[in-house]
Amino acid sequence: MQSHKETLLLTPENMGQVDRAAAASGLSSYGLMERAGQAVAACALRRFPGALRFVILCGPGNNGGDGYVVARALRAAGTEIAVHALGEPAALRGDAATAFAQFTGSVAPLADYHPRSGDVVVDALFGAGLGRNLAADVIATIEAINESAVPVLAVDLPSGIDGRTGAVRGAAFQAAATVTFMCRKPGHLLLPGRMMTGDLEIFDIGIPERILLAQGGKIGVNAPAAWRHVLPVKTGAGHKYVRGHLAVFSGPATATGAGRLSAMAGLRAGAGLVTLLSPTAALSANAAHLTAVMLKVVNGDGDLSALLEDVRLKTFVLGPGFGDGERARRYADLIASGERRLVLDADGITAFRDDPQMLFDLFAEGEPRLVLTPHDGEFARLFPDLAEDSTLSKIERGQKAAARSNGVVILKGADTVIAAPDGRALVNENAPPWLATAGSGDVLAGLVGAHLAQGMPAFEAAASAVWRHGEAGRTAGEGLTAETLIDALGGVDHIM
Ligand SMILES: NC(=O)C1=CN([C@@H]2O[C@H](COP(=O)(O)OP(=O)(O)OC[C@H]3O[C@@H](n4cnc5c(N)ncnc54)[C@H](O)[C@@H]3O)[C@@H](O)[C@H]2O)[C@@H](O)CC1
Ligand SMILES: Nc1ncnc2c1ncn2[C@@H]1O[C@H](COP(=O)(O)OP(=O)(O)O)[C@@H](O)[C@H]1O
Ligand SMILES: [K+]
Repeated sequence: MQSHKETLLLTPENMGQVDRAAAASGLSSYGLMERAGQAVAACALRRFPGALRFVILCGPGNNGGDGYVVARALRAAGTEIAVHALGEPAALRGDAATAFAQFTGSVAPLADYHPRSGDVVVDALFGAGLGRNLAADVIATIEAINESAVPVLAVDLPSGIDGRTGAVRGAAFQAAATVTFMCRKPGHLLLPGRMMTGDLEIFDIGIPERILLAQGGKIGVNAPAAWRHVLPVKTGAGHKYVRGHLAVFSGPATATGAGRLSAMAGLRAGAGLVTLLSPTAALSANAAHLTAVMLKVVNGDGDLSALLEDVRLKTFVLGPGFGDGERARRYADLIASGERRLVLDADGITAFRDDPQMLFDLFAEGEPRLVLTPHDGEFARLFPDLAEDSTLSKIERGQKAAARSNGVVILKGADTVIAAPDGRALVNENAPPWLATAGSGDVLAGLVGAHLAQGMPAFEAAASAVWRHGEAGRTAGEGLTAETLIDALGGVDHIM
């Protein structure tokens, strides 16, 4: 799926396979380590020209090996350095042992390091190989450095961050910057790892892209390259039905705002027609606020069934402000028949909390036609076992949920994951923090609906909607409301 190393994400396991494939193709693995260490040293000199001393902390594996290369390079550059090691350097093996042998300077134990003003720490304790929680003495050292004002430059990943999940294994460095190699790892994007990484630099140490792409799985960063090829083509010949008809269910008279936000976002995002399906009691409230969005009365199953006789009506958003769980289940059931597609959000998700399998059975057949947009709380209602399993990364949670539901899952948050039943998953990175505002999720649901209505496949529709939501959030700026977010949607089209 990912065709560029810039957007590819490699897990530590993938990275191990890359290593072996690179070695099998004749590349010198020590050569890779040498380039990695030299790149980190160059970064240290460039970023910290005022450092009085570079303190390189070296671990027991190849991340430590990179550290010895950094130490040698920084000393050769004429800076003052100190090296502290975790474990006995004599126990190093392979390339790390070679790097240590080339270093020839003195090495003190890790516990002897006490941060002092003017130091810059180069963190080469653990990278991709961190496999369990850190020991108490290492945690104490990391915490002492974090509490000091000494900046940290991390090699590959801030030590303590799990590269697969982004979780903190006991403690982790708060890095000012991190230099990683070839491509990013899930731990750089998933929270809390993203917050600990600082500025991320990706350095090409010379592993051919074909090896990365061959070993890379199905996960990547959400960027236009992943879905641009299926964006609706804007042609002068198009008419409104070509651009699709989106139907959004309104809530009851006391909760009409959410549905309207979805509907207006849908229209702004390019659906040719948008109809709000409203109970009679909510009609006047809705009518007072809508112009271009059409209104239709749907009071119950009979009205909806009659409406579904129009075969052009293929795409629905159900859930924002909807309230009535029993009714939501029946409407989802009616919509599921035929080739229709459904964005199920908010109350629509909660409606199935007692029997999620009932929902999954409705959409079990064929290409994914269901898009679920849960935040963490809603996710736990449909997938309690996955939500509780702390060994899973957010990516893996999304992948398993998508496979189980035969739907596309948008697991929301600052690090939104979009996952498909076939295992593809993207991590979003463009959402500004001020996107977390009332109604922002309703706007997203409408956006997904609009992209579906225009004929995009469900996964690409979802991923492009999440990206566009983030870009619009940036454009609207701090202090945005759901309304200004909708206004900003049109302004990001040209960069998609
Ligand atoms: N993949 C590649 O192609 C390259 C990798 N390089 C470096 O190699 C690193 C990966 O090296 P390794 O696989 O040796 O892994 P690490 O150096 O991250 O750590 C592995 C070692 O730590 C031990 N360990 C794991 N968790 C521990 C814990 N909580 N407490 C104590 N010990 C623990 C392991 O048993 C193992 O000995 C990368 O992060 C990167 O820095 C670079 O040399 C460049 C090339
Ligand atoms: N810290 C954050 N940074 C960026 N985006 C966020 C953050 N927290 C939430 N979001 C995004 O804001 C939106 C909130 O949606 P949701 O939780 O459904 O709220 P609401 O129901 O109020 O609309 C989602 O798209 C989510 O991914
Ligand atoms: K590290």
